[in-house]
Amino acid sequence: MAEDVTTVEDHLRRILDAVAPLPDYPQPLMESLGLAAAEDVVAPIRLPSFDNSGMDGYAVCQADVASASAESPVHLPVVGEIGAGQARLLAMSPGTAVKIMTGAPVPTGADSVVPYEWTDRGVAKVRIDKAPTLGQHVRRAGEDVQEGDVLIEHGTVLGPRHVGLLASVGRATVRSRPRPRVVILSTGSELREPGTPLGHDTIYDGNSYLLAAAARRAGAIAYRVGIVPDEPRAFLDALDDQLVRADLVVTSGGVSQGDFDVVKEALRPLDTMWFGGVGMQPGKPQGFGTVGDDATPIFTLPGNPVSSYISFEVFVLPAIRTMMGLSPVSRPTRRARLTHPISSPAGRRQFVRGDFAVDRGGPFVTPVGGHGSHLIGDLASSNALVVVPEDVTSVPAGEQVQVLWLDEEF
Ligand SMILES: Nc1nc2c(c(=O)[nH]1)N[C@H]1C(S)=C(S)[C@@H](COP(=O)(O)OP(=O)(O)OC[C@H]3O[C@@H](n4cnc5c(N)ncnc54)[C@H](O)[C@@H]3O)O[C@H]1N2
Ligand code: MOO
Repeated sequence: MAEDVTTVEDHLRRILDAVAPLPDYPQPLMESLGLAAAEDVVAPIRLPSFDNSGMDGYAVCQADVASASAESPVHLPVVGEIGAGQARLLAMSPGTAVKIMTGAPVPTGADSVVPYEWTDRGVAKVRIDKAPTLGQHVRRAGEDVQEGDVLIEHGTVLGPRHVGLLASVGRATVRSRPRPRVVILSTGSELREPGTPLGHDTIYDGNSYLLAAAARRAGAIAYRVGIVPDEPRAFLDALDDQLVRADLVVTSGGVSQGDFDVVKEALRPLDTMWFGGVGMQPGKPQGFGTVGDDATPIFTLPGNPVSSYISFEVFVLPAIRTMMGLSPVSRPTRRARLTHPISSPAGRRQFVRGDFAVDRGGPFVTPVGGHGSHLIGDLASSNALVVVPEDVTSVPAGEQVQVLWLDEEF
């Protein structure tokens, strides 16, 4: 049977048609960091919530001290003391002063605060050497946030400052889409767990770590199942065990033309699965579909490490971001000047490993290593992928190219 070959765009469309944002629910604030808000957050209270002092000093009526100077100080009786969180004294009369600490409510009757530094710090009575302007060092109720203000718009990705603001207005939770739970399985009887001995024909399972780390970096919760041997029954059992905790499954290996291509063999009978070639390099052999009672999306990525990583970037990352309600779903491309020429196969979009940087001439990118999809060392030395379109077979040095800058937050 001839292999179904498709374009990167069509394959991505197939994927995005099959994944939907996860339902939102109220999340505890610390869980919401990095998630998209799924509500317009309206301030339930104003901030500051009451007039309060911006300095440790004395609350006064400004008219009483307006003439104060070092040469001609003003003396006032001190009639009380207000600490932050312990305001028993609520009002004062003109002609008096009240000791007040930073953050404590300014009593009715006072309109300004004299910092300690402008006084003799007196206890029963205070000498004031300098006058505040009217309202000075009083932080007005509502001057920062008014009740009813829209503080955070639907879709905003919540960062530390948003979390701080939500807590400050008394919100303990915020509606947001949860992190998708991504289960990662790597297949291959040649694979061994890092930290265990290697035989003459075995290799370490780098991919499940690579993909789990990429999934976590994308914002997902990654469950790295690790190694499954090249036996369809063992693979299907492992998959079945994992579906209960999966919003998305990613496998690596076993999808090309080999005699032991376990993933393809096990899943091809399902009419919810597609297997075929995608016009890209690395990453040609691909599979995607849904499995289990909940129609859980599954990506069956090729086993070569660079192929699986680039497939993650191009296909899995947009699915995770869709589920999280983040946009854009795909990493934005940047333009950069190519420092060395590159060649590329006709009819396949090539992703060339590169080093992206910016100098006075603007952004530039230098190809790193060879084209081989087993070159994990070169992959780790690069921070970008140069995207060479399907119809381009060579790009000279100095040309502007499209680049995926892999370390960029977006
Ligand atoms: N006759 C053909 N052979 C191959 C074709 C083809 O079109 N015709 N395509 C090649 C391309 S392109 C790729 S990519 C690979 C994809 O193969 P599989 O997805 O079936 O992956 P495997 O055969 O299981 O492994 C490929 C390669 O990667 C190593 N590997 C696998 N898993 C891991 C892991 N978890 N950590 C590290 N390395 C891993 C594995 O040992 C193999 O060297 O097929 C080509 N062949
Ligand atoms: O497509 Mo394979 O992923 O070139 O090495």
